[in-house]
Amino acid sequence: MEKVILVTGANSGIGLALCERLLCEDSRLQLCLACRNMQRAEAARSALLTSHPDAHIDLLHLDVGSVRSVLHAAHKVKARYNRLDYLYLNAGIMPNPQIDIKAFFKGLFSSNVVKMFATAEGLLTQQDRVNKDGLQEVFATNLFGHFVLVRELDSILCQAGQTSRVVWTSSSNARRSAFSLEDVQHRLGTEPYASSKYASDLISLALNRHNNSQGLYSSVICPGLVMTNLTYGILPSFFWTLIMPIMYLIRIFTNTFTLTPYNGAGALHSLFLKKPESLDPRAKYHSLTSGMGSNYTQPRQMDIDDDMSEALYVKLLEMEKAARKRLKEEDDNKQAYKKYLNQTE
Ligand SMILES: NC(=O)C1=CN([C@@H]2O[C@H](COP(=O)(O)OP(=O)(O)OC[C@H]3O[C@@H](n4cnc5c(N)ncnc54)[C@H](OP(=O)(O)O)[C@@H]3O)[C@@H](O)[C@H]2O)C=CC1
Ligand SMILES: CC(C)CCC[C@@H](C)[C@H]1CC[C@H]2C3=C(CC[C@]12C)[C@@]1(C)CCC(=O)C[C@@H]1CC3
Repeated sequence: MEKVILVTGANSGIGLALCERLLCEDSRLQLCLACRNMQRAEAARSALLTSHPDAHIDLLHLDVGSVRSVLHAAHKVKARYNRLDYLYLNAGIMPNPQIDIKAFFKGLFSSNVVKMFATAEGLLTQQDRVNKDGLQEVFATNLFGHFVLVRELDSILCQAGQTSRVVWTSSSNARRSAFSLEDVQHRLGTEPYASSKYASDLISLALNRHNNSQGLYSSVICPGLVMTNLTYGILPSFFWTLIMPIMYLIRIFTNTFTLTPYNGAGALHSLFLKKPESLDPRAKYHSLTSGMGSNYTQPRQMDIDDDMSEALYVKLLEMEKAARKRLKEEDDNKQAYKKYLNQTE
């Protein structure tokens, strides 16, 4: 049977470019585009089918920021497929980003300028909000929903005699100092994005510790700076177009300016080709692009440790348990109310 691959946030940007690259690699793959907006998902499927008319592409409704939707989607996946070879955890948000202009100009004339362009450290803040599950939206979308999805799919990910892969789209913006075990959702800070991406680095390490023996391998990638809907939310698209020559110039000094979704998906694609046993669980695989435009992948060690990753893993398990309990209570209440209405009719 052909490999089954599920990609979250597959209807645009890096996720869509990954699907295109995977189909170029092997057009017989069974691709499942897991998206919250079915109209955009249909458009993505049509675009992929234009270049790969015989491709097997399914759509799945998944709002990764809602625990109920994650559980429902996982149920559907298990009913549809009896195996899952690759699970790309790519959906992500950066709501209401703000650039600190003063810090930008200060950084421009400092020795840290290359690092600033590569990681955006000290430049970006976001305004988060609480979602329907009572969780911080950035944490829920970028990390927790994906964590629950992996856990819920473990019966088709961890099968005897076969290996499966989970790949997180993290970021160079992930930073230890933006994350705290006492505030894993980043309720109190102004860098929920950096915190959520650092948390994904930690969780990937924990998943390897807990699941390698069952044949499940987790990896983390960074796509570099890519022009997508996410970056068009930071600065308007006309501004990016205006400064594009400067961006190509900066690329000579920092190979992290991958710029196109195709180049950004390079590391995701290269992990597809690598044997799981050859992967380094402590490395982040970076999509890079040289000044001359050649696209390559390079592993770089992450600033993570086992104790912290285990502590976060335990916290997420507790939060998952609480979320499941809350949903069950909601369902029970609904059932009881329906019964009451039936009796009073
Ligand atoms: N662009 C960049 O420079 C970088 C991006 N990244 C990461 O790459 C990943 C892909 O982002 P990118 O392609 O740039 O941006 P896009 O905005 O183009 O893609 C994000 C995708 O995630 C989906 N998504 C967002 N929220 C949810 C949700 N609740 N449920 C399901 N899907 C959701 C979006 O769907 P919809 O269309 O419905 O919004 C979209 O398909 C993200 O994780 C991002 O953090 C990391 C480093 C740099
Ligand atoms: C004159 C221009 C080149 C000025 C651009 C400055 C900033 C807008 C960008 C410099 C570094 C960028 C960056 C990101 C967003 C845009 C910058 C802050 C990301 C945070 C986007 C999302 C990520 O996950 C990582 C990126 C790191 C670099």
